[in-house]
Amino acid sequence: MITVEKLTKTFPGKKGVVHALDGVTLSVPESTVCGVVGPSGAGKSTLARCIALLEQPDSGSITVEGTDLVSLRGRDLRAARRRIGVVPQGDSLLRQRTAAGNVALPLESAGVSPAARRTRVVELLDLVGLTDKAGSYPDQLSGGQRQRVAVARALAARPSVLLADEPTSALDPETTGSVLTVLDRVRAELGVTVLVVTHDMAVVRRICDDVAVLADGQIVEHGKVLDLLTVPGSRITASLLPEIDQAAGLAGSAARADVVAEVVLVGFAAVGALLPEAANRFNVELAILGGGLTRLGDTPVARFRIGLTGDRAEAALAWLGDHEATIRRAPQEIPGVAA
Ligand SMILES: Nc1ncnc2c1ncn2[C@@H]1O[C@H](COP(=O)(O)OP(=O)(O)OP(=O)(O)O)[C@@H](O)[C@H]1O
Repeated sequence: MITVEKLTKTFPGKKGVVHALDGVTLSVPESTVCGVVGPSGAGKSTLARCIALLEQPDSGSITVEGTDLVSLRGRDLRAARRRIGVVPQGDSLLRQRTAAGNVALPLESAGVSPAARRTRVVELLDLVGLTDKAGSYPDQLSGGQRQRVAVARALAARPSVLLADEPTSALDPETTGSVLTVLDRVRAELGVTVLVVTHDMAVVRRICDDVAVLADGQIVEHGKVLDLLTVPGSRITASLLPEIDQAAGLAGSAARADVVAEVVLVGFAAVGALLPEAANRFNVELAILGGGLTRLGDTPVARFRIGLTGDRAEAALAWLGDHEATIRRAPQEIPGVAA
């Protein structure tokens, strides 16, 4: 569990003081993955660096597994650092060392015996699916493989918390998938609490239980990803759900429909059965005018624009709203566009 309370951090800037973190409060439950997203300069890396004890905050507290990190000094600080694994931004492996050699590095620094080191390195390379690359040098590995080695290295000292700063930037979607699979295993199999800083909503879609949106050093949105889907005005929902072409279906079937609305459905039951059931119950014609299906983690999620035609169209929409569908009325006309 990571708990951050009222964290502030300033830097001197050319135009005055930069408030990189301006009262950030956030908690990440044990064995979950939390994504930190937000525009460039929002303070994401500074937050990760403060939690990793690489940066000293100006004020506020950071608690990991019940220990307040901000007040630690000397040996206690070094011990606490070991309980926090860090996957830094960019290429961070030593070029002159093999994959196994890079993973072994923190174990050597901690004085672990050669035999115990070898056993641990084998375990870690197996965890990240790179047993066959133990003797390869970073230049002989793909970008995704290098990132997986960096994850294995970060886990060497069995940390309870892992911080990953942009672990998939500059990777193609397929390679991104292999890195995300590894991070998901780290949470599921080792029970590690993961905080991942990212620009990439695919990371949030694939592995995050929670997400926090930072802007100008403040958390402007935070919660479970699936819960935020139903929050009106959520900043991130639009980028997680299937797109709807705003002009699609406004002519033709939509123009004929008695009611046009956007529905968000979460979970197997909702996605599969709810719309046909509403149509049957209220004897209305239901047309899908746009949108589609996706997955957030293991959960199917849909966003559709629907058109309902029939005397009881309004009642059918109200029934959907009462049965786990989040409803937003769609305009039936866009100003300036003839129906
Ligand atoms: N060491 C530093 N010295 C001076 N200013 C800094 C320092 N580190 C960060 N900043 C400033 O603090 C603010 C937050 O930076 P930070 O790198 O945390 O943002 P970010 O959200 O991670 O951005 P990006 O997505 O571009 O990496 C920015 O205005 C940045 O210029």
